[in-house]
Amino acid sequence: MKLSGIEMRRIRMPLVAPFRTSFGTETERDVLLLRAVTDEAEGWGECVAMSDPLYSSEYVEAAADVLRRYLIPALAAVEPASAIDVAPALHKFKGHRMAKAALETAVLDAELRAAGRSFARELGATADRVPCGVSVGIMDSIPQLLDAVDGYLAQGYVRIKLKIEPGWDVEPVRAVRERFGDDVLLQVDANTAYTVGQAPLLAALDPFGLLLIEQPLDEEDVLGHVELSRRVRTPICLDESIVSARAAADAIRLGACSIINVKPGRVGGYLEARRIHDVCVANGIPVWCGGMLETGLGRAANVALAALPGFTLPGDTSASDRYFRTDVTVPFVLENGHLPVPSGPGLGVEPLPEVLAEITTSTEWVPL
Ligand SMILES: CC(=O)N[C@@H](Cc1ccc2ccccc2c1)C(=O)O
Ligand SMILES: [Mg+2]
Repeated sequence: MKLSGIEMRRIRMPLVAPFRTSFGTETERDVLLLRAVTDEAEGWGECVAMSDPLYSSEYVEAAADVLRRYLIPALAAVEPASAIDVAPALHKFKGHRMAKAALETAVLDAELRAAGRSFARELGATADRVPCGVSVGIMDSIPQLLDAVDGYLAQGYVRIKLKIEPGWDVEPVRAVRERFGDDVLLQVDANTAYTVGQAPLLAALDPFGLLLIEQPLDEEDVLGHVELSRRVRTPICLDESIVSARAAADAIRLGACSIINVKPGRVGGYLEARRIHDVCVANGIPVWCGGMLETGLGRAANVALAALPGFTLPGDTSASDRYFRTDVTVPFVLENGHLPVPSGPGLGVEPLPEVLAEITTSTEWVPL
């Protein structure tokens, strides 16, 4: 397969409602899409970086710059015959895992479309549909939160995740339990908002039978999570801390977490995400597929990943309309709480030309 260049395209997609977390409030996505053009097929990759470096150090303008200045030119040097050649070619550049993930995904999509193989088959999926959870933001009031949760349960979501922060944690969890009962699968995500000194605040969540508490402490405070797991009964799940299979193995070995949220963009791509899955399965650690408010392109790949056998907990692989009124692909629609795994070549989906044209804010061709 000969790669002739990468089109970098920025699209703007308004969110159906503001999405508030402990690190800020989002009202729209400014997404960087990559289109890999080869002599055999084209492939798409979606960079999950936010507009600002609030979830991690990456942000979309930096991703575009590092791709243009370093990552795409590095591929010119190696003439990647396959997606497995991409990460080694980019290894010398530190970090920028979301940018690297988008590039590897675009090359992998082109390679798989040319071969007529799906992401699901390539990654080792064993299911043709996946159960879906939903991530619910911090709200202005408890009644507003309960209305949102009511709506998502009515749509069929099989698991509810509540964003929390100090001052919005026990009360919303108690309210959801009181209104919807003990059988609803319920978990929380702090996005690093607590300190290990606030362990009592988090231990106050123990009576509510949560599946997990996600990333309560700073992403670099791995030993803090070890200490926290001794003071809180609810299982600890890591997200921002797990940037590679090595980080996953270390966190498991140290006892910093008993569940891991796998996000391909955070770890440098779907091939590394599969390695994390394999490490976790080998250690008896359940994984689930996290979300970064992806368009249907990233969503398609995430659903394929979520169909691997170690993904035993519902992920944040929500339907398109959780975030967007109009998705850039044919929308993913929840069916009995599940999303179907795309079975076509590569991602199995592609941008709808008229939607893509309407939401594009810039395009840039970077030849190899
Ligand atoms: C679904 C979910 O909760 N995702 C992230 C947080 C998050 C929140 C808001 C975002 C806005 C733009 C891009 C990525 C974002 C990621 C998480 O699990 O921690
Ligand atoms: Mg998270």
